[in-house]
Amino acid sequence: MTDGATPPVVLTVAGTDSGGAAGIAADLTTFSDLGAHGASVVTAVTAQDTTSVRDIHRLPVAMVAAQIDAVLADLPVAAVKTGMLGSAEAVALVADRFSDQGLPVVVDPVLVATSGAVLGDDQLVRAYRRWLLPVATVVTPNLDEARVLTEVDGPPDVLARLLAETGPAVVLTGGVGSGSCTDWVALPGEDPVPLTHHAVVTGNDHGTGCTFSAALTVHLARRVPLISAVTRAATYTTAKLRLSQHWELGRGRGPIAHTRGEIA
Ligand SMILES: Nc1ncnc2c1ncn2[C@@H]1O[C@H](COP(=O)(O)OP(=O)(O)O)[C@@H](O)[C@H]1O
Ligand SMILES: Cc1ncc(COP(=O)(O)OP(=O)(O)O)c(N)n1
Repeated sequence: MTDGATPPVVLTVAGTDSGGAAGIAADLTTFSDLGAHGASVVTAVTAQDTTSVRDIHRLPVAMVAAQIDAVLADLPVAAVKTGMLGSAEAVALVADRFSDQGLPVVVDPVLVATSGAVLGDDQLVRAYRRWLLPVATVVTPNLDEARVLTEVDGPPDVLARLLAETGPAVVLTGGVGSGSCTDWVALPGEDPVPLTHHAVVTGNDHGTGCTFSAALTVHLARRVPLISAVTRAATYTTAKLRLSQHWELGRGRGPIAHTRGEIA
């Protein structure tokens, strides 16, 4: 982007994390870092830190709808990502609002936090399957989320293929092995492709999935092809993990960096 040029508008529909690691905090800082203007629709407020989610307040669905409608009526949204939606009603609403906008829709199906807190129940999972996955451009589950969504306890490539059969492209994230991570990318009707990058050894990984899917959304907003967008998002996420690798913040799994540093 040249100085002074109007940035693309990227929208997140997600929850807040009072500890500043995941959710809206991760999304907006990532959008900003990558040169996009971030718009945000809050679905839920969480009382959360690096150790646990203490409480969740879900906003009324009418308020979620009002925020989406305000943004869409005024701003030229180039892509949208969803994070914690919090209820089946919110999932159905988001699917309805974005099914015919002609935008890239990135769905991070947030069901569980790093701390182990459950952020979505069975009804919500059914709503993802029924309403949101069919209208998503890309869905970015980790292995646990993919198992819940497919109800299959298989290897990541098999789950990525199964999910892609429901309509969207799939990026199944985060198989951390010895020294490397493998994300599986699957397109409907095609063989899944593994994308491998270096792993950062750190306990500071709270907000990693949100950061990755936010970066992916910015690249898709700029119409970068999927595989290249995934690779760039993983490179960005890895650089942020490296930046916070040795931080000492909180008593649990610390935040991935949302500060600016030397990014490779
Ligand atoms: N320790 C790590 N080092 C480098 N990359 C990582 C590490 N952990 C996760 N990633 C990458 O971060 C992105 C998000 O993955 P993941 O951690 O699975 O998300 P989630 O937080 O939803 O579980 C993926 O590209 C994944 O490969
Ligand atoms: C409000 C809120 N949204 C999402 C998450 C989950 O964050 P994510 O980055 O997908 O996963 P973790 O890195 O936290 O596992 C959250 N905790 N809170």
